[in-house]
Amino acid sequence: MRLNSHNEWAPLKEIVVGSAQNYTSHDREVSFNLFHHENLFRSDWAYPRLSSAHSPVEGRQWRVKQRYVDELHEDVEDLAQLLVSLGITVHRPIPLPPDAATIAGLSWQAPPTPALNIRDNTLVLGDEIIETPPAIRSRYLETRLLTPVFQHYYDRGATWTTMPRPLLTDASFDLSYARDTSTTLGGPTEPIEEPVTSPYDVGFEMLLDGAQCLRLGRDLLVNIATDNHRSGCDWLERHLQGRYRIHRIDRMADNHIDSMLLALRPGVFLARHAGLRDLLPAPFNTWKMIVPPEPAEGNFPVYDDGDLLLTSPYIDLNVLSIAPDTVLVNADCPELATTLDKEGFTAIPVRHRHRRLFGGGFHCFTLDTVREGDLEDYQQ
Ligand SMILES: NC(=[NH2+])NCCC[C@H](N)C(=O)O
Repeated sequence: MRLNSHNEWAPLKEIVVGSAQNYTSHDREVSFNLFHHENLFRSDWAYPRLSSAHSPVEGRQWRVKQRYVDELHEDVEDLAQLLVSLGITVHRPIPLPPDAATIAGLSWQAPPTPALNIRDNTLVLGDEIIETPPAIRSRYLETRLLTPVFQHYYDRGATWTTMPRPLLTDASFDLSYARDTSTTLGGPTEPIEEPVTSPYDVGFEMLLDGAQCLRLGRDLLVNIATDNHRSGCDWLERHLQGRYRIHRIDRMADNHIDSMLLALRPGVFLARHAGLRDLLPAPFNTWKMIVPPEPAEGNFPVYDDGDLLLTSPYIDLNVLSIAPDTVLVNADCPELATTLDKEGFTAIPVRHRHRRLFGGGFHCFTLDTVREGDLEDYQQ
């Protein structure tokens, strides 16, 4: 079918499910540490204690235990199978081979990450694929693993756009959010490294992830926490002029908003807390907000100090809607399923054990490419 996805809830026909294959380590350098700063350094949320004697670091590489790598892979493959069994066409990225060569920019080198959290670096708007500029060096070529999928839709008439590619030197990043302790949700934090100068410095660059945008038909809510995001959003606004209305949301999150706020159908959000309403523009600030109970500690595997946690305990809010009344929910988060059931949704429980270790839930590691319906205006 042709690429056609305008929102987060319409009946799902086709989707891309990310690949976890060979996601064996995290590359602990400045772009990674900065992106995940809130989670890594808010020490009352995060393992490992950074002073841990058990740190599994070899050079910059932070190895993930093989058992978790295998279990993640199993859960992602099961999700893909489940979607197929529901009659949905599932596309997959090229799996990262075990011996993938190091990638490089003009001032850096990094081991590549598999195309797992594919929501992050691509934005699908109607019949257009927009590859957004990667903010983490090891993820620089991640969307290339999606080339066959994008080519498939391009061949069927989709527009395929790539936002300007950043240089990603140390000086590319606006550090103000990470350094502003009032924005780090109150926990104790650690400083991030000083930028090292490079001949390729061009100042702050445009960086904006697809997962910072919530698609509500003609309206897009875009989370802005830094100057990098602001200029990425300027590009998007100019590119989409006359087609979409962009609403900038000031610091709802450090970057991605899909464990903060998701739209389940027109008029209904799933929200981390009711206070998010104050950040929303009219008329979306009058939509109903379903706020699930606080996540229970027992919902998560018990990790060691050596296991790096990349998400908050709110990650299970990151559900995937397959229809306006049907939502895939983490099987380990029964209170969320109960909340949704009570609100009249069908919550399908799906296993995903290590969502805190690999930075994403069901919404993050999928990219819906075909949903029913046309571009609608929910302001009318
Ligand atoms: N698209 C994504 N990768 N979203 C994940 C967001 C996770 C969020 N930073 C949290 O810690 O809860």
